[in-house]
Amino acid sequence: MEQLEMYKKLAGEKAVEYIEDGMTIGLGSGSTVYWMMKKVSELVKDGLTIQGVPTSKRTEGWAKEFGIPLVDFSNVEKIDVAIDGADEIDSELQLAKGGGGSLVREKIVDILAEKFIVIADKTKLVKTLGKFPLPVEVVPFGYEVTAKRIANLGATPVLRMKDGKVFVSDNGNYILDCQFQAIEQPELLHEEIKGLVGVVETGLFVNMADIVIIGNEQGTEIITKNR
Ligand SMILES: O=C[C@H](O)[C@H](O)[C@H](O)COP(=O)(O)O
Repeated sequence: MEQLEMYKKLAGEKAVEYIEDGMTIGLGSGSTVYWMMKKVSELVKDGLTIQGVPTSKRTEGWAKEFGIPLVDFSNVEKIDVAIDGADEIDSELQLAKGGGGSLVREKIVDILAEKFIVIADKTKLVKTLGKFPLPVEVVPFGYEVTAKRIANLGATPVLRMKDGKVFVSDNGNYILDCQFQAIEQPELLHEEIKGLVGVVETGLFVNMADIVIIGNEQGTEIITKNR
């Protein structure tokens, strides 16, 4: 297994230690989450009773494939732990997410969790967010106008494409990947973008992460917000 994949696996498997019998778990999205779900499925086979809330169609597919029980989100009152990946994590544990296009459902689920755990390989740690173009989910109608409004905030928005076609999110929307300069004030930028008509959600997950688990050559590093 290549090194980066091993770091993702280490972080994903470590996060499972926070799961207890009877919990409702937010199942994030992405390649690091894949390893967490593989480990959860082993525990479920050994008798662990949990129910999962998937944050993307892809995650839902993995859960079904791996035998992880799912619950209808509309019947969920609380999520004990959500475990999700990230594209960037800054020194204040602010996150940029949505590289896989799952940011809206992720935010809806992750924000409800009593404990939100982020799992990532060490390359995701940054001093300041902004190197990774910020994903912003927008309504398809008039997206060109919305893109111009975001550009006025200092970004270069690019409509996300996949296999030669416009990428469509699980919610039927488009994603604009917005290259900003360094994002020094994520909360402010999130509010500015979110205030624009046509914007559904931004990939900035501000003041949400409780614990970050980083996979690296030593194994795992646990970073908490009260460190
Ligand atoms: O939309 C995708 C999600 O926000 C992912 O959690 C994020 O892109 C990190 O994915 P990965 O673990 O594959 O790097």
